[in-house]
Amino acid sequence: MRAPTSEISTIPLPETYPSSMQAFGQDFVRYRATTLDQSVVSRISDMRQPQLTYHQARSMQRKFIFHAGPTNSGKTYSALKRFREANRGIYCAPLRLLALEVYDDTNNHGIPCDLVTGEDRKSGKGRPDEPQELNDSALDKLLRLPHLPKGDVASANPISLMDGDASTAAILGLDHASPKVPESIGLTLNSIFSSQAAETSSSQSDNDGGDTKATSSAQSSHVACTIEMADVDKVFDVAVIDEVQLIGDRDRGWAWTRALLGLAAHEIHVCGEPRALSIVESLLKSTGEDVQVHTYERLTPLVVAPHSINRNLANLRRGDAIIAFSRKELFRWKAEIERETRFRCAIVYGSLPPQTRAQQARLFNQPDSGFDILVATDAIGMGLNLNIGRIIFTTLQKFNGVSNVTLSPSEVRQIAGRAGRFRSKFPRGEFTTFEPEDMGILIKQFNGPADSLQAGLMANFEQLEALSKQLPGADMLDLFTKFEDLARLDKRYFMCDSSDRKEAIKLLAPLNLSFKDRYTFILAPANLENDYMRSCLLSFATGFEANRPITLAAITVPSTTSGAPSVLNEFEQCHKMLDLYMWLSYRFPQLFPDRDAAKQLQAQCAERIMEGLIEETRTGRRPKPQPRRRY
Ligand SMILES: Nc1ncnc2c1ncn2[C@@H]1O[C@H](COP(=O)(O)OP(=O)(O)OP(=O)(O)O)[C@@H](O)[C@H]1O
Repeated sequence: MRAPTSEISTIPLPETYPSSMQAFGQDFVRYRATTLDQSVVSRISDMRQPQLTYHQARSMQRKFIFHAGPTNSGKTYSALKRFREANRGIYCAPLRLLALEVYDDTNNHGIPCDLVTGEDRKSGKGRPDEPQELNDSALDKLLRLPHLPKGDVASANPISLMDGDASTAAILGLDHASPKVPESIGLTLNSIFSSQAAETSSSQSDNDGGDTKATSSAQSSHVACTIEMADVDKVFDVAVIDEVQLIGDRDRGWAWTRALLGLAAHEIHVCGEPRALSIVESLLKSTGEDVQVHTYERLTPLVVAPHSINRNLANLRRGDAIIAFSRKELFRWKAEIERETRFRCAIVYGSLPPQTRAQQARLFNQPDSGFDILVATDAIGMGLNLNIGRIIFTTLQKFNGVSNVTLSPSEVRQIAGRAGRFRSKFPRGEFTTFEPEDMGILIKQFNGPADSLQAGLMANFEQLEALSKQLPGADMLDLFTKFEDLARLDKRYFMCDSSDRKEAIKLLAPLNLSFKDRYTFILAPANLENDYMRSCLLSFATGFEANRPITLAAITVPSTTSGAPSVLNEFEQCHKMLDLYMWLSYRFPQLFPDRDAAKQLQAQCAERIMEGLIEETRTGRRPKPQPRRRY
């Protein structure tokens, strides 16, 4: 251990230290560390052997079965059969919707199965007080409603009196500019907080340090969870890791790496695209475990159509799915198709609540619903059972956050593969483009080579906390940045993008939170590119800092239905705010006590959205035709 001194300008480092460690020596002066120990820092940031973190898994010899095949080839079906046969099983899903589907299906087989996602926990036996989601019979009732007269829906709807984000904030009593300004319409953030300080301080919360440990209070033999929530401390007989190619996902890849290396199950079934096999085998070499490979062929044929749609909506037919990559484009396509053809459109996009996506899928699948065309983003690529006969790409370009890029071969195959589901009314799937000139690119990408994969990693709480002890003056942003600079990885791994977390750190910087609580808040699910969600996260954290319970008693969801996209957007945002609330309620139950109310409000939001989407079609609100924009 070295004594600090402000006179030191560079710290002599052993020659074997990597250059990043040399740079770290310079920072020593800046932080005036008192306890810096280079060898400790070097150890903390050594990510070359992440498998050593998982003691429970390392004490076992696990058996791996990799189910490799294209979409719709029965990989998950086979893995789930073993999951259900096991005495104790865990299914790790890429999406909440898939976790929910397996939860329902397993319980329907008479096997008690819990659901564990970041925002929700359900016991296998079901809870009588659970809010009812819009089910099939409610859906039927909605479809049977008489044709409503056209009207000025916007003016009838209290929340659409204001623009976009601002009006949502108003319904929810949240103020954008400052979470502490309560004035505008009576419902304010301060009225959401109860006036009494909480009896229990935040340090007594059940915060799991923002770690991903599944803390299900329920105790069924089986659990269906989202991959981030996989419990690596508990021993299972069978585990299933679905869509393992997402191990290479820029943001979430770390969760698949963690599950693969850390799940303590005697038998682990890994389902995914064949391109993930080599990285899986390579990671398991480091644990000394072998992989059996089962390869699958598609259960139904998938073929490229001989022609494009030739820009002519008259060429559409029942069971077509139109693919575009923005919400705005989807609504434009829906309006245009409903105006120019006899078809009505179901719609699926990422910001719809999961249950609404599932309901829209049911609407489309139901033969007599009248909703015979689906307009969708690539959100249909996973987690929905859809009776699609033909996929039509309106564009092969997608915005990646920086610029428009051509869809990768894997993306094209994942989306195209949704056509012709096994045992659906379309025993053969087809795919094509809207524009004739896109056909060549489509075929090229569909047949293109798969990109190789690396496995994602992320700095965990323990590593950052240990680093903070070495750098006492550093704030959390410094720690994240420093950790990434110093991290040593081998070529199989990459560090996942932490820009969202860094953005959250900056947003919450003025608040006085403990290290652990701050870390938890920065992991909370909030898209900070959205001003409203920024405001919500800041508001919740501000209430938390003041140790005042944040209740939802003052919030009401308007009953007026509108299919106007801007109004739907407000309900969607409201739903997301409640997701954030639920997520926090599982980590800080004393200060976010209204979990049941949040569930009820979410169910109401989802219902309004579903009604609005159907209303949109029924009332024939038809925006003026606009020139088609290509992305
Ligand atoms: N042997 C089978 N008997 C009955 N249904 C099956 C069988 N195999 C698969 N299916 C059904 O076929 C559909 C596709 O199967 P599954 O979801 O397992 O495919 P997958 O290869 O995992 O595809 P994806 O990667 O797209 O999820 C599902 O609806 C599944 O229930």
